[in-house]
Amino acid sequence: MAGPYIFVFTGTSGSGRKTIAHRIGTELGIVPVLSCTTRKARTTGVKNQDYHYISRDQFNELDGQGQFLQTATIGKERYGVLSHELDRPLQDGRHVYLVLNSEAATLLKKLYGDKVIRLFIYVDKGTVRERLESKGMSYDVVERYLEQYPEEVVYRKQCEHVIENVELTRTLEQIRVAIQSHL
Ligand SMILES: Nc1ncnc2c1ncn2[C@@H]1O[C@H](COP(=O)(O)OP(=O)(O)OP(=O)(O)O)[C@@H](O)[C@H]1O
Ligand SMILES: Nc1nc2c(ncn2[C@@H]2O[C@H](COP(=O)(O)O)[C@@H](O)[C@H]2O)c(=O)[nH]1
Repeated sequence: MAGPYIFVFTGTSGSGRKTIAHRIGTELGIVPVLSCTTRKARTTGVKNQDYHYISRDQFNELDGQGQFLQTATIGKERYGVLSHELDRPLQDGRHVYLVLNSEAATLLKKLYGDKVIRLFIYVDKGTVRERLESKGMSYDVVERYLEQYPEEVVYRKQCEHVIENVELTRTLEQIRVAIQSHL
């Protein structure tokens, strides 16, 4: 077995990347590497395990110390992966997963080469709208995400696996097969 591998869940916003990543990661014992973000957690009623939610001051301090592997500003919020959170499990020989946009996925591919397996998850634009609205996002925020759709969807051509997330059980099975083909 080569590796350890870095599985990057990427794709169109609202396609179900986080749901799928956490379900498969837990099932296969792959270590989650959460980004830090300055955005507020969305209140869904369930404990939010998507990010490390930190203040802007904390983010700036970590950034000033050079602790981020990469950062991004999306809308008014900042996002970034702490280098040690990725490197530590890899040094222990453990596979990891992250949920990232195409920019960060490309950077990881450049830095880590064949260790990086990008899983591109997508749904059609109408379904994105329905799913984001069902998460309680406001009309304006949903519109902002949808504006990115044409740009996001072309990234599938560069990814190792491309999967449409229509029916969740079927998607999970396809992702399981895709990941296990590398292990
Ligand atoms: N196959 C599916 N069928 C129906 N609903 C789904 C499916 N997969 C995910 N969802 C729901 O769609 C919504 C968006 O999923 P999720 O938050 O995982 O997407 P995401 O791509 O991580 O979104 P974001 O762009 O906010 O990062 C959630 O409410 C989730 O429960
Ligand atoms: N470049 C980076 N993009 C990231 C990071 N963490 C998450 N993301 C992506 O940002 C958007 C918005 O996320 P949301 O949860 O606020 O809807 C989405 O595409 C994420 O995948 C990161 O560290 N760097």
